[in-house]
Parts: sequence; C-alpha cells; structure tokens
Amino acid sequence: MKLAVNSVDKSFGKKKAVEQIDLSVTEGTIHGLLGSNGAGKTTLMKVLSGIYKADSGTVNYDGKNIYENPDVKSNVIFMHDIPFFFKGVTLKKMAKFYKGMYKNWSDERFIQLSAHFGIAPNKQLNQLSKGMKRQAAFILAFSARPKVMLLDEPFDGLDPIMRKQIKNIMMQDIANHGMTVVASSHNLREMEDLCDSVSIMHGGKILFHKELTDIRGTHCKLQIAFKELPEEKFFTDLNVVHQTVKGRIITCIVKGDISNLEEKVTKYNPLMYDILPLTLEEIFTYEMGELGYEISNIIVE
Ligand SMILES: Nc1ncnc2c1ncn2[C@@H]1O[C@H](COP(=O)(O)OP(=O)(O)OP(=O)(O)O)[C@@H](O)[C@H]1O
Repeated sequence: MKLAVNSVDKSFGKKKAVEQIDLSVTEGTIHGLLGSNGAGKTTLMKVLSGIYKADSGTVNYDGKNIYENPDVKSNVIFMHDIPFFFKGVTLKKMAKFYKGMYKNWSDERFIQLSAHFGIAPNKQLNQLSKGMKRQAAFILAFSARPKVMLLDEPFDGLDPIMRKQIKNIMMQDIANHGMTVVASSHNLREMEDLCDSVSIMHGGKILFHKELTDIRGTHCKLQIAFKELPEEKFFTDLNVVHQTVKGRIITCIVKGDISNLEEKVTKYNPLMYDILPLTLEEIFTYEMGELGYEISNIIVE
C-alpha cells in the first residue's frame, strides 16, 4: 500500500508536536524516520496509524484515509516503542486478539515464528525480558501479515543477532508480499542497509527527505594517496564536495556522475585508491551541512 501524508499538523494544547508534514512512501519499500528525542516521531507514527486524529491534513493508504477506517486499519500494524501487554495475558491470547483485528492473520506463521523465537504460546508476556517482549511483538506483527508496518523504535532492546533476524524476516515480507514499512529511530547506524528512503525530523518538522538509491548513485567516498598532494584541478575535475587529508591519504566525498570516476582518478597516477559507498551518517553530514544544519545536533548516536 502506498502511504501519502499531506500537510499534517498535530498539537497537544499549545505544543505543536508535528507541523506541516508531507511524506510519501512507495509500496514495498522501507522508510526510516530519524530524529532526536522529542522530534515528533512517536506523535507522527500515531497519526500515521490512525491512533491520533490529525488536527489538519490527511493520511491516506492507497488513497483511503486511515482515521476511524477499520478496513484500512486491518492492513496497517503499529508497533509501540515500548511493548505493552495486559496483565496475565499469554502470547496465544494476544494472537487470538490480533486474529480478530487483522484480516490476513496466519496461524501457520504464528506457530512457525513462536517456535523460531523460542517463545511458547502459553507464556505470560509480562514475565518476559524487555528484548523478549519485543520479539513477542514482532511474532504477532509478522503473523498478522499486514500490508504496512509502522514501527516506533523497533530495534530498541534487541541484541545484534536478533536485529538481523528480524530485519531478514522483514525483507522477506517486502520481497514476497510487497509490504511497506515506516520505522522510526534516533540511531542512524541502526537504519543503515535497511532503508530505501529516509527523512529527518527536528522540532516537529521534516527537514530532509531522501531516496537513498538516488544518493548512492550520485555520491561516493574516494580514498586516494599520491606521492605529492595534487593540484586544485584534481578536486574540481572530480567534483569533490568535501575533503580531509591525513598524511598522504586524501578522503574525498564526490558528488555527481560517479560512473566514470575510476577512469578520471587513474589519469592522476595515484599510489593507490579505493572507491567506497557513503554511510548514512556521511550522506547526512554533507547533505544537511549544505542546508546549514549540523547533523550531530540533530541525531543522537
Ligand atoms: N500526549 C502528549 N501530551 C502533551 N505533549 C506531548 C504528548 N505527546 C508528545 N508530546 C510532546 O510532543 C513533542 C514530540 O514528542 P514525541 O513523543 O512525538 O517525540 P519523539 O521524536 O518520539 O521523541 P522520543 O525519541 O524521545 O520518543 C514533545 O515535545 C512532547 O513533549
């Protein structure tokens, strides 16, 4: 399902928690919503899931508004930042509840995933550790087979192996069923290798939205060493937007047409060179720097 958010505002009293949000997420892709504490991520996620009504603006899935629309809601799952379960409730009981809410629920998948994560269906969920509660929330969410997953800080409390497993299951559902995911995080590195597009929230607004495939095709990092430092022409020729020099090694961020970079580089007879993709952090450091923002002031690592 395609998500389209138009001019969404949400305030609590005089506090504008989110302001003038426009966002569109293509079906079958993962969007990362990044921002520091208090940026407005949870509020926006709750508006996207139809828990909160926007003060103004619209949130549509395939053109249909989600708020008070059970038909759309049965395809859209929201996972809270802190998994919450009623006192004494078992995984099996929660499964029954989800089955009634989500029309694509799969019993077969529920059995398979509870065995995979080693959580018995008769386990009382409040007796689980924080990380295991998160796993239980994922078992339920994946078994619901939603068309859209809205995940608020989904990887908090999970160890690296578990994160990888969850990411793998998510990627399978995207590849096999065209599931769409919006995941919020305050950690750039966590979203590395996961997102197709990313936006950065700050002070209730989206400052920046990027398709990573576009960036990865137009930006790269070049590490290069010369006998002697090259003339200015080298940097202009290659369209270097940022460079640091450590001894003989120059690290350059190159922007623009990078398809024939190797050819251009070798003309300058370097001692050695390496062309690398940019990390998310590097992408944002340079892109947001151009907008006049210091990324370290916005994203906490
Ligand atoms: N129910 C509420 N009542 C009043 N103010 C709220 C409420 N929920 C959120 N806010 C305010 O809205 C702003 C955005 O909060 P929100 O929880 O959406 O941020 P966040 O980006 O999810 O932060 P964090 O990463 O710390 O969870 C904050 O200033 C917060 O105090």
